Amino acid sequence: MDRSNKPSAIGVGASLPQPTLSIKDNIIEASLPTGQSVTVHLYGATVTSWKTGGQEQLFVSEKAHLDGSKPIRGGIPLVFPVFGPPPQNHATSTLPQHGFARNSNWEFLGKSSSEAPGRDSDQTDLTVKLDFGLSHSMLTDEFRAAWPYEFGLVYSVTLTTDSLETALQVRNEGQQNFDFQVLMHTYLSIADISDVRVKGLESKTYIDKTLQATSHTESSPALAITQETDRVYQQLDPAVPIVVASAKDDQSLFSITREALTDVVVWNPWIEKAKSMADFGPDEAYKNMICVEAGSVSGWQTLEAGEAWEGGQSIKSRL
Ligand SMILES: O=P(O)(O)OC[C@H]1O[C@@H](O)[C@H](O)[C@@H](O)[C@@H]1O
Repeated sequence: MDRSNKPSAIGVGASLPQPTLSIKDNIIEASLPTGQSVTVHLYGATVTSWKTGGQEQLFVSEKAHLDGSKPIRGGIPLVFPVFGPPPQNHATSTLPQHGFARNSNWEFLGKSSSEAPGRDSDQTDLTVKLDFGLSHSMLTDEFRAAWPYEFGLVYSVTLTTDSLETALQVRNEGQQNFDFQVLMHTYLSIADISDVRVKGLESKTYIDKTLQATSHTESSPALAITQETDRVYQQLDPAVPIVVASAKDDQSLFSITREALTDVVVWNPWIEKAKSMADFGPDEAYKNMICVEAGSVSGWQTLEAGEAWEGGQSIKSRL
């Protein structure tokens, strides 16, 4: 993301408290001295917790598999190189739904800290960035055979005092071009689905996956979720925030800006689909989550040999 951070002043302002890091059982956790924290499972490089103001901001299903046997149902699973069921007669066609990134073991590349201008002009805020890597040679034999391209991914998860940023760099390290789609499948935690509205989508075209993938235009300035919702909004300006707001007082609960990600999926399984997903629970938990997923999924990004692409999101929470 385009942050104007200065390198950490470690050693200059000697006693400035530093972020803390713990690595245990393939789970990385970082905290800021101001109390915010983030947790990432190396399986899928899935962000499974983001706490700020003492509260969890991401939804993780009580029945999520956390043992690497299945993609984690909640947090921020990363979708790459294909969104949804892969199309037939395409280079991704034998990959699983949503590709292999969310069900591969990533490596932790390290942590870096920096100072960013604080909300008050005379104050600086610490941030911590965690980098994760995945490349062709780290995939299972099955995934390598299904998608035989030499690629390198670096996924950066940055925690600031008021935001969580996730950014993906995709490199083509081989000799052939490849196509990919990418999506940050963010499960936001909310108190009650009937009290949220999604803003920033009015007049945008979307594909409704619950209505045979038909195309529609959003008429609502503040979308209420009242049934199963699975929509791919297209051609959005990434700099214009998608805001999840309270219906009661219009207060912003989450605000999501993107870079190079022009699609946004809005997904809630609602009653029947929630019950039908073995790793979703409790059944009523559909009321406590909404997925707002920043991505590039309505077409394909083509990456030529030696080229790199980068995109990401920044989520600001009310707290
Ligand atoms: O069950 P999965 O593979 O995690 O997918 C969950 C949902 O992910 C969303 O991104 C898709 O638009 C939905 O169609 C899908 O049901």
